[in-house]
Amino acid sequence: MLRRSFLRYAGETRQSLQQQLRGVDFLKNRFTNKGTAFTLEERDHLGVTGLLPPAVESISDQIDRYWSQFNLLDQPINKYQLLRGLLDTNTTLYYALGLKYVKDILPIIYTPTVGEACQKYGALYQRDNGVYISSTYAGQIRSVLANTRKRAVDIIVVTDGSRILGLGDLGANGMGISIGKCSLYVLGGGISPSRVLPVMIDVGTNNESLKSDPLYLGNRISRVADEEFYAVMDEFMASVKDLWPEAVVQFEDFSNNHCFDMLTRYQEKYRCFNDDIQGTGAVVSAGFINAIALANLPPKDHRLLVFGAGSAAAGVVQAISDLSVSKFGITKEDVKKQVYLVDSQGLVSNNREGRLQKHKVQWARDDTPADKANALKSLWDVVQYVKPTALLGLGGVGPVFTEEIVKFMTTYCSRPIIFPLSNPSSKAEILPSDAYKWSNGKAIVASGSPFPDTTVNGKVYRPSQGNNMYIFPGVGLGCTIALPATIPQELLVVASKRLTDMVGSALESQQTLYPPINEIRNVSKNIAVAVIQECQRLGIATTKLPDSPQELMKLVDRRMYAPKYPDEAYYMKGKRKSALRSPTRHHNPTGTVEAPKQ
Ligand SMILES: NC(=O)C1=CN([C@@H]2O[C@H](COP(=O)(O)OP(=O)(O)OC[C@H]3O[C@@H](n4cnc5c(N)ncnc54)[C@H](OP(=O)(O)O)[C@@H]3O)[C@@H](O)[C@H]2O)C=CC1
Ligand SMILES: CC(=O)C(=O)O
Ligand SMILES: [Mg+2]
Repeated sequence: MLRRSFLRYAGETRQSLQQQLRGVDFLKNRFTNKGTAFTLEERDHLGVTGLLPPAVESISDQIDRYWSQFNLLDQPINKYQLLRGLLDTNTTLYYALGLKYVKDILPIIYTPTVGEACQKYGALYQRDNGVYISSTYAGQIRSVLANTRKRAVDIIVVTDGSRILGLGDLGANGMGISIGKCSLYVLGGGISPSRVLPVMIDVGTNNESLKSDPLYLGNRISRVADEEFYAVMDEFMASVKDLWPEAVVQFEDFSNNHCFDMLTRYQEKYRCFNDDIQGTGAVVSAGFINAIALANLPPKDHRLLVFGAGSAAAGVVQAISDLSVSKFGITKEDVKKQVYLVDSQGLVSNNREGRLQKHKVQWARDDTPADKANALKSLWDVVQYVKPTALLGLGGVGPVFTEEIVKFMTTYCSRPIIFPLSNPSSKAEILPSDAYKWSNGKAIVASGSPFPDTTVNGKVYRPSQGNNMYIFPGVGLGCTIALPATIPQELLVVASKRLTDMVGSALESQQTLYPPINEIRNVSKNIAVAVIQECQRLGIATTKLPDSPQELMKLVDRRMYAPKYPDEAYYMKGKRKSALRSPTRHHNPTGTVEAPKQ
C-alpha cells in the first residue's frame, strides 16, 4: 500500500519534474521567456504555475515597468546593467523596450555608456551571450564556435579588444563592444536576435593595469605575435564560413597595426567588412556631403583637416573621396589636394622625418615646404597653415579643438564644419555646445557620441550624431539578404549616398546632417535596399530577388525582426497540434539547436 502510493507519488513527481523542467527551460531561455506575459493556460501547460507572480501582463505593461525602473536610476552605468540583465533573460522585452525608447536607450547600450561598461567589464560581469576565442584554442576554434549550438548566424561582430572606442587596449573587456554592436544590428537593422553573435578574440592584452586587476576575466598574457594572431584569425574566419556560410563578419575596434592588413587578407575571401574604416567612412562622408551643401562653399573650395590619421581617418578620407568623385565629378587627385591629416607627430607630409605607416602614405601631403615639414607639429600650427573649412576629429584623445581654433576658423569661413567624432563623449575633440558658442552659432556640427542641444542668442542648436550606427545595420541587413560572397567598397558607397539623400528637406529647415535616430529602422531598411540593388547591379547577389524597388522594400521589411513574443501555439505545442506552426526562418525563438523539449 505504502509502496504503491510511493510509486504513484514518485511517478507523479517524476512526471511533474519533467513538466517543470520543460517549463523552466522556457522561462530560462532568453528567447522564449516572456515572464509575466505567460498566460495562465501556458503556465499550466508548461508546469510553471506558481513560478511567476499571479498577474498576467501584456508586453506593454512590462515595457512600462522597465521604463520606470530605468528612470529611477541616476547613473548611466546602472541603467546599462539593468538593460543587460534584461537582454540576458528576456531578449524580446529588451528589444521591445529599446524600439519604443530608441533615443534614450542608445546612449546606454552604445556610446558613451558602453565605453564605461567595457572599462568595468570584469567588475560588472554577470553573464553574457558571446563567444570567447582564446589563442590557446588553436585547432579547435570550429568546435568552440559550434558550442553556441546556433543553427544559423547572420551577423558576427568580432573584436580583439585592442582599440575600444578611444579607450585603448581593453583586452577581453572588448566583449562589451561586440555585444553593443550586435544589439544595434537587432534594434536598428532588424536582424533576428537569435542570429547575431558577439565574439571576442582573446589574444592577450598589453594593458598592464588590466592584467593586474583581480577582476579581469581575460587571458593575463601579453598580446601574441603577428604570426599567432593571424593563425587564430585565419582559423576563425574559415570556421565561421564552414559553420554559418550565410554570416556577415564585422571587424570591430581592431588596432591599426592589424585592421588594414586584415581587410586586405579577408575582404576578397569572406563576406566581411571593417566597421571603423568602412562604416565610419560611409557615415562621415554622408554627413560631410550634407554639411558642404549647408556651408554654401563649392566642394572644390573646401580644405579638410582631419585630426587623427588612424583607421577611422583613413576610411573617412577614402569615402569622402569616393563620394565626391561620384557626386561632384571631381577627380581623386583633386580631392587629395584638399585633404590634410594630422597624427601624433604633426602634419602628415611625405617629406617629414621618419617612415609613414602604409595607410597614411597615399594621403600624405607632397607640397609641404621643406622648412615646415617637421615644424608643423601642433594642431594649432597646422590649422594656421591650412586654414581648414572643415575640421574632423578622429584622434581619440579628448578636447583639442580650442576656442582659439574655432574663432580663427570663423575669420575666413562663414560656416565652419566641425565634427568631433571620437568616442566616447570624454574623447570628443570639442563639446558641440562650445563649437556653437565660440562660432556664434555658425558651426555645422556632428559628433560621434550624442550630445544635448545648445542655445546661443536664443536659438537652439542640435548637433547631428555622426556615428557608424547609421550604416552598419543596413549594410549587414542588405548583405544577409543578397548574400554576396564578399562585400566590395561599392556597397559602402551606395549606403553612404542613400544616407545623404534621406535627410531631404530637413537639411535646410532643421540644419540636420542625418535623419533622426529614432528613424534608424527606416534608415537601415533604405540602406539595405540600396545595398541589395548594388549587389544586383554588380551581379554579385546570390539569392533570388525581385527587381522592383517596391518589392525589394517589402522583402526587406518582411525580413526585419519585430520584438513580439511567440504566440500561444508555440508554447502549447502538444496540446493544440492544429494550431502549431514552425518558427519562421527569421524568427527562431530559441536560436539554438537545443530548443526546450515540448
Ligand atoms: N564616430 C564614429 O562613428 C567613429 C569614431 N571613431 C573614433 O575615432 C577615434 C580613433 O579611432 P581609430 O582611427 O580607429 O584609432 P587609431 O588608433 O587607428 O588612430 C588614432 C589616430 O589618432 C592619432 N593621435 C593620437 N594621439 C594624437 C595626438 N595627441 N595628436 C594628434 N594625433 C593623435 C594617432 O596618431 P599616430 O598615427 O601618430 O599614432 C592615430 O593616427 C576613436 O576615438 C574612435 O572612437 C572610430 C570609428 C567610428
Ligand atoms: C563608433 C565606433 O565604432 C568607434 O568609436 O569605434
Ligand atoms: Mg568601432
